[in-house]
Amino acid sequence: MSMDKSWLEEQRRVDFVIDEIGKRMDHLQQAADKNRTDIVSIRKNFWDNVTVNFDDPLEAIETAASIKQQAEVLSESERVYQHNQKQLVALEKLRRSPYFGRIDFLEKGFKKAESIYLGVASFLDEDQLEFLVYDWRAPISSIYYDYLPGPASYDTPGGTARGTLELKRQYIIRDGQIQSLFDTGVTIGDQLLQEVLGKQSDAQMKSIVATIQKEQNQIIRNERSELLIVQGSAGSGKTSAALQRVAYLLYRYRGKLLADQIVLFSPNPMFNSYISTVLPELGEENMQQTTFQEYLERRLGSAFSLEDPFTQMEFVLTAMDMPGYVARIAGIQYKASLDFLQTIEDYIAFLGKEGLLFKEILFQGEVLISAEQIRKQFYAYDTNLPISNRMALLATALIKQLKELARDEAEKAWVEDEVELLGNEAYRWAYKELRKKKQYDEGTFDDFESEKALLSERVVEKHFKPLYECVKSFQFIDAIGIYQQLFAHPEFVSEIAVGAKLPESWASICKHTMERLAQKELLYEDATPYLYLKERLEGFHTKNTIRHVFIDEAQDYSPFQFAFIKRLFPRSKMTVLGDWNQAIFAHTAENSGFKALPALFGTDRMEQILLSQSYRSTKPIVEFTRELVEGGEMIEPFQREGGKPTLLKLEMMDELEQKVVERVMGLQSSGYGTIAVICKTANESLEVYERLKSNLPVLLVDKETISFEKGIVVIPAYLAKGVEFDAVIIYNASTTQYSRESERKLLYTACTRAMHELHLFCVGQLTPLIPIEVVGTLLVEVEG
Ligand SMILES: Nc1ncnc2c1ncn2[C@@H]1O[C@H](COP(=O)(O)OP(=O)(O)OP(=O)(O)O)[C@@H](O)[C@H]1O
Repeated sequence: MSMDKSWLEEQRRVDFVIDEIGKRMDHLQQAADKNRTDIVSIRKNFWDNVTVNFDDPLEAIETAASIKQQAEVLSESERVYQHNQKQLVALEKLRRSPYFGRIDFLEKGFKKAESIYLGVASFLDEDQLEFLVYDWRAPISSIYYDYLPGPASYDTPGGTARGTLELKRQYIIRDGQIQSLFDTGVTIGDQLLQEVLGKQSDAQMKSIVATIQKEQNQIIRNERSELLIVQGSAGSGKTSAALQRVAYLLYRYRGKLLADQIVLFSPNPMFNSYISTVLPELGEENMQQTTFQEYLERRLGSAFSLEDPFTQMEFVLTAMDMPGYVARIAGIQYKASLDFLQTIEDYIAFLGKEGLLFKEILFQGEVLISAEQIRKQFYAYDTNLPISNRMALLATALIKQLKELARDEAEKAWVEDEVELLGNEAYRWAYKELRKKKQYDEGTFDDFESEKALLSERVVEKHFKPLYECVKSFQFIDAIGIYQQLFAHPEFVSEIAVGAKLPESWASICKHTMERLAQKELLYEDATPYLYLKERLEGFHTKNTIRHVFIDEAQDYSPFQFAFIKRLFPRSKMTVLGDWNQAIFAHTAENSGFKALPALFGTDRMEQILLSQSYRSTKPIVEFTRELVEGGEMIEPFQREGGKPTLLKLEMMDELEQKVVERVMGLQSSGYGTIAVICKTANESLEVYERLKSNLPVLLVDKETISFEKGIVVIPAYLAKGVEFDAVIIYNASTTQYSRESERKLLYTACTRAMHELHLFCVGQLTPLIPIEVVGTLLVEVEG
């Protein structure tokens, strides 16, 4: 658009708003300066304003009250200061780019349309009467996302407001200057989106508030659903929608919902770093971010060597020829299922009557309370009570019993020896304690005996403390033994649970599981079932303060894991986002938890939203990648042009390295900042990295990588989940690498990471997962 009249008018308004923001900032800065001086002064003179007197109890109480009051004054000043600082940061952002959109909305019954300017935060004029900028999350702002010019409406607390959208304008404003300005007509697509998507990727994900699409807006502003399921193709903006939804919820429920009452489960730690700047960029605090594995590790501690999902993935991809492979795959799939969950529930019902295993409580190598005693005590409780309630009663009884045993222990010689070795300080303490208890009769012979008795008690308490802790944390339950018992004899499950659904290979699953548990290895597929069983026995450690749970890459979770998560967050709404075309884990091959969600959670207050438009990649890339998966014809590319993906077939492995180096260099000279060489496995990635590193400044990404960096990376496909690159090179798309049906989704996930360019290399025969007719969508390069 040329520098026409409306552009100049718009720039004038931008200047005016920036000016107002500047004034407000000056004001706030002055207040902040004064505030800071006050804080320094309160801190310096803290004790001057406090009357300190501990002479008698009454004075001491007054002193405490005076200290408290002074501390409150200080903390209030600090709170105001921090609030001002936050506002200053937000205003500084607004000053650089005060808004990105404008809608002129003529509400029914009104004569004149109102111009609404949308930005990342609201900004009112000096009199606090007129909104110079509306927060993008304000109710009226939704018109911007939901409508093209024409009839429009939005929900207000008082009902629906209807009218006509007369103008929809989008801006790019940098450092106070309008760089671009587009009017969205009924027929013109989203030009701003075109511009944004054409840019290069970054090491950090960006917010999309200026260009949120209608169907994404439905996800972001959804308030009704207890369970919101989003199935979206690769690059359709699921993660983006999830993050803007967090920002929306924090705005909508300001004062009621805090960022740490929201949890986002993400696929790996690197992804956490990739998305960590989006919310701060929107002026909000980050929610809690974790991976399911991190949660398992925290809860399971160090009793086992706990396998992570990526090691499991490596096994699935590389160990086909190893003995036990088939049994393990069958085990992975069964242990992911709701049938196995039912088997565990049946087992728990059985354990309510018999079969629980306990560990004896030992002290200094001797049995204080035997496992048999504990077992008897447990089964003496009313069998109608749930196991976890009986366990709680048992723990209380055991503590009581230990206290009694501690009294006997205090009489023993080792205690006397230890007491004698105690220093003066311990005796002074005992003296004071006895005085407090008024048991001290100065000068009598018994006083020394009383001191010794008290010190003996203290010595024993110190040694018994770990025992109390063990009991309180239910370590007297032999949880692993109980889990093992389930697999010890293949016929056991059928005996305790008539009609239990077991897979054909159950016997080999049992054998394999027993072998691994005997080596103190807890495989990834066993971790959740084991923890579930343990929690059901001890009482679930539920997270009651969490109000919203987001699960990204939800296709990677098994039905069993979802059942677990449901129990873990009983008071939380759930937003679950995934793409079953990217379900690459063996447990999700036939049994993705994502698809089982409605059955698991019930369909009341559940909503499902489908995102079919793919924004990440250019049209030619999407046209190729969607051919790789079933139902791919539903995936719509965004109209962004680019070169066709290429395929270079080579005869010899030796040539591959050289060709990849040349391609990467070419991509670099085209100005691409993030280039990924995607391999199938971690081993292949390591080998490729070793080969490339002398010619290129490459970084290797493995499961330990915690931050996403710009540059050239070598990465296994499953770790590239959720992230994106300007250009992607598939290192070797040959039959040897990708031939099994189960590898289809892996290849699809890898290819869909590309924003602007995708290049496939292949030594020998091309993978059959790319059918011959699909090769036609590629630019096949001829070597040399
Ligand atoms: N409305 C939008 N405006 C601007 N960019 C968008 C929009 N929606 C998505 N994008 C961009 O498209 C890319 C893909 O988005 P995102 O990572 O959220 O998709 P996803 O569905 O989670 O992808 P995947 O499942 O493949 O990991 C990102 O670069 C994101 O910024």
